[in-house]
Amino acid sequence: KLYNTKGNIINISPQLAPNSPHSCYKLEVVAADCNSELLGILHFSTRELLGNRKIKILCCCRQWEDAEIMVLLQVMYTDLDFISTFNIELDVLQQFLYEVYRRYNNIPFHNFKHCFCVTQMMYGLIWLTDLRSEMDSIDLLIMLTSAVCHDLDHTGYNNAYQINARTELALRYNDISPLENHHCAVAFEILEKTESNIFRNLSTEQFKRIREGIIKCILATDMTRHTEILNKFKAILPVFDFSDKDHRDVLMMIMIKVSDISNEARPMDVAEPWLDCLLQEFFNQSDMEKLEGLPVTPFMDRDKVTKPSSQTGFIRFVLFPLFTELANLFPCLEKALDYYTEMEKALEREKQNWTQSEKMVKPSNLKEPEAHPEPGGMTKPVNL
Ligand SMILES: Nc1nc2c(ncn2[C@@H]2O[C@@H]3COP(=O)(O)O[C@H]3[C@H]2O)c(=O)[nH]1
Ligand SMILES: [Zn+2]
Repeated sequence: KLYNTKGNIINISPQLAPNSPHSCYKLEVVAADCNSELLGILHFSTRELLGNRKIKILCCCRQWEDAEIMVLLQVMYTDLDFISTFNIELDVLQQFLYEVYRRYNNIPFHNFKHCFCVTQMMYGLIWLTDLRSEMDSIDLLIMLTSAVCHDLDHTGYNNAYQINARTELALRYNDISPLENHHCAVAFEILEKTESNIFRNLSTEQFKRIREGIIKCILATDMTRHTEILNKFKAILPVFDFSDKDHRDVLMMIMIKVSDISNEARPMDVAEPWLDCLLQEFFNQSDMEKLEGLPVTPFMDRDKVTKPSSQTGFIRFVLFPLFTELANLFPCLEKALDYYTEMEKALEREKQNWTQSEKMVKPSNLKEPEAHPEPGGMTKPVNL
């Protein structure tokens, strides 16, 4: 149930059918109580409301209260039939989501709203690719729950920092994906408690399979494994077989990776504030690295990175190739791919404009910013 700011209940019936790469689902408002306040909260446009009354929830979750986000996450579990299929009690699901919410930190980027965005993208992709006809409910439950839990208790400092600063996490996990191991361990800590264990009515065998799947998915979000996982996917693509567990496992890893880095697939007015948050977190880290005399992560250095330099390389070398491969498996994603292609062209134009204006204002002895996150945190010159 959703409430408007006056405390009135708004009945919303979920409707499936994502219809673009950046709208995950539509909701139909069935209550008469749609006043302008509600429109404000939900970001509805009046035209959409007065039209066929099918409302597209925009991907911007910044206006949403955390409690509303928890309701939306709950709707996703209901909508994918997990509640009935796995006999999940609503209060347990709510408790689970609340614990998840509590274990995300109040940091610029890797916070609860990021968790929601990634989960929303996963949910949207599941419908968009009609994955329900190819994979069983357990796999889908693994994918959605992994998205929900994938950055639990992120501190805002990446693995390179953890390792260089010899943090407790790096020590505990011997420098092997310290953060992702931690996110996953926190997830299972939450699931250890009966009152928040959404899998408590499953058999031991089912739980085992889910645990294995979630661990695989969350560990796959470590970007130092990007090339390894992408190459695995490319290798099996020509013979991809949904009945082969190994193939499904790789696809699940690709799906969570795509969801994790898909902010740029959202409308510009949504994507850009997210980039600001990411850069803020990056800059905080590099400031700390400088302060502590640790190696400074180049793509996080406020003296080297600009918004365009950060995004052009990331989209071209990381996001685009990943999405292209996924679209090879799901031709229905081609439309979305066109969207990225257009974005690439726009970026190229933007970069040219930017370089020209830089030339006009920049003294010639200043070097071009060259840093951007590469898989594994390496940097590569942007060659446009
Ligand atoms: N430059 C850039 N990096 C991103 C973007 N989205 C995600 N990333 C990076 O990809 C990483 C995925 O894993 P993390 O969440 O640990 O940290 C994320 C960022 O470092 C983006 O839009 N731009
Ligand atoms: Zn993430």
